[in-house]
Amino acid sequence: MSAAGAFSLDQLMELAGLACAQTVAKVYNKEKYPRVLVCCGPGNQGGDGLVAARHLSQFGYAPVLFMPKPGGKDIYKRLQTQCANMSISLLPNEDPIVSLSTSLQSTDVILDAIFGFSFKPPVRAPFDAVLPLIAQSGKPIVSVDIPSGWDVEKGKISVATKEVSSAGQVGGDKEFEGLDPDVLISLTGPKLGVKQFAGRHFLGGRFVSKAMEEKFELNLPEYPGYEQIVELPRPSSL
Ligand SMILES: NC(=O)C1=CN([C@@H]2O[C@H](COP(=O)(O)OP(=O)(O)OC[C@H]3O[C@@H](n4cnc5c(N)ncnc54)[C@H](O)[C@@H]3O)[C@@H](O)[C@H]2O)[C@H](O)CC1
Repeated sequence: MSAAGAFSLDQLMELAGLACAQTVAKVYNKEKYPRVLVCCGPGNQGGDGLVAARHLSQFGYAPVLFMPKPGGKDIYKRLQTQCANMSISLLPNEDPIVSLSTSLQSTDVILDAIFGFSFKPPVRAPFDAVLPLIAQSGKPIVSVDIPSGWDVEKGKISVATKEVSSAGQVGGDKEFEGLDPDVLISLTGPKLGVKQFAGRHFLGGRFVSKAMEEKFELNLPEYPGYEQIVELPRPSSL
């Protein structure tokens, strides 16, 4: 049994996505940063992004979804339908890189829900152009669980991607070391690969019971009051 115990995937994802939305709201207020581009990968992390988009919309933000390779699982499809029913905008996928480059210009903050702990290089298309385009946008980035393109255990690694112009024209090969987010929201517990992450770091996924925490020796910090997130100290102050 995992540290998350007997919760269903739907429940875990709901709590994870809520924690992601709360992290965005904690750091980037909706008056100054209303437009959140929620970039979703094809796995469960993409599902976290869909849940986060729904909560951000309820919080009064204007989320826009970017899903260049929507996941095939039933849960993913249900979450997509919920977002569509709430009229959350979705970028067109005919030419995802051009859509992304256009949207980035009018985005205030990016929620990176592309790859989580199951990411394995090499980066496949279209993400080999998506990741560098997001990185070079200069917009604030909040990453979920592990910055996209990082290895869950080794952290920053060099991966092969593509050159992309700001207009979305894809060129030759380029080495890339993953996204460099301003904020990270780790789920359940921080992964080995983010030990030295130097930005603002939050923990979310308040679904671990005391018994599970002790069994897996997780030593998690106390969540304040009724919040779904808790900010962690930066590595230099440890
Ligand atoms: N208990 C928890 O901590 C919870 C975490 N959650 C989130 O789920 C992810 C892990 O989900 P998983 O489905 O295992 O994997 P990913 O989302 O990381 O992505 C898998 C997906 O991506 C494709 N892929 C992998 N590598 C590449 C690549 N190099 N190029 C292109 N595509 C790639 C792969 O084919 C799959 O389709 C975790 O990090 C948390 O964010 C849950 O929400 C529940 C609770």
